Amino acid sequence: MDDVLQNIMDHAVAVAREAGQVVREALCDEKQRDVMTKSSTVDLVTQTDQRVEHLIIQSVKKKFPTHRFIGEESVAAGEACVLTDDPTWIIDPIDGTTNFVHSFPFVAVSIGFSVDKKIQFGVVYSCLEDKMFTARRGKGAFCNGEPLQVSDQEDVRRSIIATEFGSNRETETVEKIFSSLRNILNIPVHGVRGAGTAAVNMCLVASGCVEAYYEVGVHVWDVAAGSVIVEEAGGVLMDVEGGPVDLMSRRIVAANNGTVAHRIVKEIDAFSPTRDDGRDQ
Ligand SMILES: O=P(O)(O)O[C@H]1[C@H](O)[C@@H](O)[C@H](O)[C@@H](O)[C@@H]1O
Ligand SMILES: [Mg+2]
Ligand SMILES: [Mg+2]
Repeated sequence: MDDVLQNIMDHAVAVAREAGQVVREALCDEKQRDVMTKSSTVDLVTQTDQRVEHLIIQSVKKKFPTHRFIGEESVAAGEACVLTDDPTWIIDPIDGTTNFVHSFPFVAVSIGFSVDKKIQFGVVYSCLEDKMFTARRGKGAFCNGEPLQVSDQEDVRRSIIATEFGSNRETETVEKIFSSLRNILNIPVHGVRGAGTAAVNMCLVASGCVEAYYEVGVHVWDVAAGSVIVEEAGGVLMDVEGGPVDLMSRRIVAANNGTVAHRIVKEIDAFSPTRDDGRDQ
């Protein structure tokens, strides 16, 4: 299985690089950044998101015809979001579509691969920075081949925390997001940042630049690849109320260590969006 998995991962890296090239080229063509919307007027999608997801899935199907897929744009088009024990590719063709539309320079192709409902490897290609983040379970995390290690900071007051505002603008949700943000700023922490892509935020945790990232409202395709990259860089994952993380729950804390994670959890005003798999929270 070892060599088989490596072969699959090598394909994921190659196709992520190819997809990144398409995204870079599309940035120079306004038509390919024309905006359509999904769940809300600020949940954006472009033909490039759809084209890149199609490219990845077709390429994988040719080589691994029995594998299954959970892709952001396929789910938006009505496909089920179900994780089984079968080998499954979990794909976000453009993580940071809003950034892409505005040429804000953090845009990633994110690919996680799951077997037995466990993420086996993750590939995040931050394509405008040309940074290829990779991690295979038990084998470490890397950026362009260089090993990654989370920060060793234990004191949240000396930390940078990353988060995002998401695309839900219902008053109650916005209130909760700001309540968490206010609590965290008031700890006080050194700073709060957000790259505009969950996958890149998680890679920043893995790289040791920020101590923790949290968000409520993300989807499994935003965080599947990043989850194994964070863990393989020595970090921890948690639910926003401190329990074990569930990638379908749309709630995540990714941190350099348990001390920082638990401290952040205390300040998060948690809520429960509809799960990706439609099950009850
Ligand atoms: O929709 P994309 O750009 O794939 O993913 C983004 C989410 O939509 C947004 O809600 C979230 O805040 C952001 O972190 C994520 O990457
Ligand atoms: Mg995304
Ligand atoms: Mg996306």
